[in-house]
Amino acid sequence: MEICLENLSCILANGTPFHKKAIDRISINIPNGQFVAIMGPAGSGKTTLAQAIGGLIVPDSGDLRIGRYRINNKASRRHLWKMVGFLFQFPEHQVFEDTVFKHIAAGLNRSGMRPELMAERVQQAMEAAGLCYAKLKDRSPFQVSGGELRRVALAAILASEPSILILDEPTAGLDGCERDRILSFIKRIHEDKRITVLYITHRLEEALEYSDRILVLDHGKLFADFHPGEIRANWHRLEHIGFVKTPLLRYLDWLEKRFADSLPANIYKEDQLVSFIVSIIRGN
Ligand SMILES: Nc1ncnc2c1ncn2[C@@H]1O[C@H](COP(=O)(O)OP(=O)(O)OP(=O)(O)O)[C@@H](O)[C@H]1O
Repeated sequence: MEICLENLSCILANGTPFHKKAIDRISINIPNGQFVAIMGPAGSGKTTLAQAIGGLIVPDSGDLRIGRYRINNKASRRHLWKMVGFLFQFPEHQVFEDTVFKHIAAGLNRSGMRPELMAERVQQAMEAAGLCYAKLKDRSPFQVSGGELRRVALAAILASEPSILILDEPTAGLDGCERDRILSFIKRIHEDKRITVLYITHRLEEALEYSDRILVLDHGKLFADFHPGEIRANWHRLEHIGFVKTPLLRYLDWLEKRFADSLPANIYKEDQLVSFIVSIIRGN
């Protein structure tokens, strides 16, 4: 589903001494099915932008359209809540049901779905998130590992079949293996269902690996908007706001010094680098 922002601004704690213009006249158009990484320094407005798009806060000015709905009041935001799945930074803080099944089915239950259909939908969502239905459905959400609990939270969102998935640092605090696993599930779901994914992350390597587009915010403004393949061309600007090179980007710098003429400018993934090295070895 397409997301369109025009001069969108959000002021937090408006009317209090703590007011803050967290989003400052941002205009972007995100076509249906894009996987967008949202990056930027701490406090740059990433969560606020995601919450505005997810209908959790009301923008103060500008226009926000999701699909054919203009999201400017409570009634239109109700449509939004059905279309958007929002996974918060520590989703385990929002688990209140006593079994994994009940937690994942909670949203479906509220929508009045028939129990047989609901069980099928919960099973599908658990499998999509890499969870064994038979083994885990009757467990307490607090008797599964931290990584599994994140996947339970992801399954609960997938069960409602959203058209837009917003993920606010869903892998924070997880080890490398579990992070990769969750991101691979998200990528597969994105590809299978062609849903639009907005993925907030501080990890440049994840943004480069999984996204089709990187948006960078700074002080509430849109600072950069580029394809991951343009990361090296954008580097000077990004460095100014505290971006640090990944080991792969550092290695590409080293290669560039030696193979300046033949190193393609848009390499940004390990598999592309491997192909380049193989071509050098073969003398192509
Ligand atoms: N309830 C609030 N009232 C006033 N200011 C707020 C409130 N919540 C956040 N802010 C401020 O708004 C700005 C944007 O916050 P936001 O959480 O959107 O940033 P972020 O980029 O997601 O940060 P982080 O990477 O640290 O999660 C920050 O300066 C923050 O201090």
